[in-house]
Amino acid sequence: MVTERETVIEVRGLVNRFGTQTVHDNLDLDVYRGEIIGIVGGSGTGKSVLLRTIVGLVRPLAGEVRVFGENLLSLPAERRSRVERRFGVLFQSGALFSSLTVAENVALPLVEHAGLPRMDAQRLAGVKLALAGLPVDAGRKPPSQLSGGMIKRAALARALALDPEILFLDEPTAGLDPISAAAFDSLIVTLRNALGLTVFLVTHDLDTLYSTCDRVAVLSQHRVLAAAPIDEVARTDDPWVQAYFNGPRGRAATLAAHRG
Ligand SMILES: Nc1ncnc2c1ncn2[C@@H]1O[C@H](COP(=O)(O)OP(=O)(O)OP(=O)(O)O)[C@@H](O)[C@H]1O
Repeated sequence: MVTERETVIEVRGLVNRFGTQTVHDNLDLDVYRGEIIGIVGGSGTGKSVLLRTIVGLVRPLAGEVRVFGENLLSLPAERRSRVERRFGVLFQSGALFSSLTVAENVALPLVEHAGLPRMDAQRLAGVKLALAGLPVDAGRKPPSQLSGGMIKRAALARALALDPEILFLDEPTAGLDPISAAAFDSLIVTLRNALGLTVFLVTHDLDTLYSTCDRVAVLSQHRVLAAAPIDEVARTDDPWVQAYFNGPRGRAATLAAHRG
């Protein structure tokens, strides 16, 4: 039996330019409900710009982006905000407010977007922090007192605050030691399996790709060169893909994945 895959993100003919620099040129991509898709490509190929365009932070020069069938940039504010509540974003820096405690950071979207009373939002924030694997006392601290790995988890808790259907992660394991990175990877898979999330994951981390992703999309020459399961993508006849997947690090990650 062939089951239809539901497309939750549809990118068609995307063009992004900054001054004379072309970042995307006629880029197409589909993301399916429930999958973890890894976005890879050399530095500066436009992975973060693609993420930011999909979530409506960058207005493209041309092309169309639909999330849950809706073009965010053409929606009136109230309808746009309803769609925005259906996804959560973890930015590269974590982007937590330093003047708030970790729990207050997580509670903020619950107060501002879901309209919860502050006490209820704080209580729910504790649940989200636990879901992201943080101890109870972490919620009472300011972000400056957390380790890099804990900041990522706190930012993840905030991205999960409104029970999103899609989770956008921009290099979530960058700067983490290998053990913390592996723990974060397995948390993402557990959350996807438990909550049925769709995960759009920008990463350079080969171990993350092998251990979490159902499909990998390679950005090269301003578009998506290939989007397929990792073993298939690794066979693509392209110099960057070959250097990345079949260089020493790529081979080590493949071996580790096939051993595990
Ligand atoms: N707001 C902006 N104004 C001008 N140029 C920008 C802007 N945002 C991104 N760029 C440029 O667009 C290109 C793509 O940036 P992007 O951050 O998407 O790359 P990336 O693939 O995520 O890179 P990395 O892997 O190094 O994080 C870069 O050359 C960057 O300098």
